[in-house]
Amino acid sequence: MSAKITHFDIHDVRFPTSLTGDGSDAMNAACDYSSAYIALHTSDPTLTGYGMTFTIGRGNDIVCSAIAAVAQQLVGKDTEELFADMGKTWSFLLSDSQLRWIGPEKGVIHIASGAVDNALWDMYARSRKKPLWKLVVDMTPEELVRSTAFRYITDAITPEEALAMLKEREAGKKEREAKVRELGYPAYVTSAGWLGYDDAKIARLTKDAVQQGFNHFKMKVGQSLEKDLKRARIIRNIIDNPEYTTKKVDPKSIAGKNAGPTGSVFMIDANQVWDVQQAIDFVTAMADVKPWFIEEPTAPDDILGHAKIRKALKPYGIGVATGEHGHNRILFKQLLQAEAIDVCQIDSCRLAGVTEVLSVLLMAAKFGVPVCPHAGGVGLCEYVIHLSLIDYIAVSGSMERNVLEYVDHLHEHFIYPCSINQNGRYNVPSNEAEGYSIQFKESAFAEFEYPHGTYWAGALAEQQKEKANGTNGVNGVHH
Ligand SMILES: C[C@H](O)[C@@H](O)[C@@H](O)[C@H](O)C(=O)O
Ligand SMILES: [Mg+2]
Repeated sequence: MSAKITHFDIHDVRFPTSLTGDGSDAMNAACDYSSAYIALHTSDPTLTGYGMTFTIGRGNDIVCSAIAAVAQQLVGKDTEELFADMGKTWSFLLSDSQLRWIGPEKGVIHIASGAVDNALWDMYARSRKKPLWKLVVDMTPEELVRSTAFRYITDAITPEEALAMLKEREAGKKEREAKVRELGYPAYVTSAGWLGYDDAKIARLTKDAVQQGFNHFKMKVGQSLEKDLKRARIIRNIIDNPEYTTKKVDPKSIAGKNAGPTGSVFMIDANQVWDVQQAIDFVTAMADVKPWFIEEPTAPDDILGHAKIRKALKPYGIGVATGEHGHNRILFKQLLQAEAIDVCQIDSCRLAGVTEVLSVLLMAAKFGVPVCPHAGGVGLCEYVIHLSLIDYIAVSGSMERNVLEYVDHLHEHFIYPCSINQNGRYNVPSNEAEGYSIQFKESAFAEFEYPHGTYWAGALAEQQKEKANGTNGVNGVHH
């Protein structure tokens, strides 16, 4: 019997990562990794859907209000009717004209729609007792196409073309699923190279990451060329040293062409700090540390700017990656059409959920650009392994050119945390881990819900005391 959506709970959960510099970059010096989170309940007490979107602190409450506005539309709806056509469900969610006006399809309202769409997908997968990735790869090509948002992208890919592409991939799905279960999905590590870490910490974490089996390493840049070069050399000296490095990257891969003597690959990320020419000059000056790509060199909406940077860096063998602030499928369409990127970095909850992610996966596969999802945040690693598995098994059919971002933060707060195998690759979420892996443990709310969780209640009381004593700002509470 089908259930009806009855009500929802929303949680504003913030982790004080700014205190340790976790997640810091040239644009975002002090971020508190945060989750605007929803639990969608149904008339069936055993069926709930969980979803979230990511922010970096203040403003999480605003996103939570927007999530409530979007989710309200689902109350009273029949779950099986929603699941039967997830593309149509997505259009319905995004079509309230008054809410649409405050986008359209961008900013707070869009990421809120992402949290709600993801919660529905989570519920759908749970209702079928499958992990999300398995639900989607087991779909027929027709079902997958029906689950995708095609509005505004049919000049780049039509549903008919998508269907033909997916049908071509059908035959190899079983084999690819078995292969990735055995090997794991390729990963890269960012959390050794946050900008706020000192050189000694960067060196220590890079050595640890090498030991864990990683062979792709990303470092934050964009503050000072001198400091960035110094750090890049610290990292390169470790990852290029055969004493530390045992794992080799496939030399046939795109990244492999930029690999150092031990086969390790190095990437840099500027988080949008430069103008176009500045980006070209800065990255050219870093050419001898051989980055595979520069990520977010400039404003995320500047499609032609990215294309210009890409053209200028090509002779140096350096590519361009972007997407974590890619606010909708139309922006990705244009980045692909303008040949502006080498690597497509979708974000699981800046795009409006799985439905819109499928649109970008299909376009990227058609344009032959590898998808390496963004995961620097809380919950993002939990989400994106599902998306990369869908990409590999059902859509692009390839994982040889891909690496999925990994950051080693806050996984302990999830009921089904992601994990990395001894070869530095993501494990495939098991069949017991139903849904989209984003459900928090109750303890996360008890401690980190803002502002009444035990951590924040204590920190805010402390801040009040300091204010009264005239000693402000020592405890790192930015709220
Ligand atoms: C503020 C965040 O940690 C970002 O620095 C992070 O998402 C980053 O851009 C990344 O690529 O992981
Ligand atoms: Mg980034």
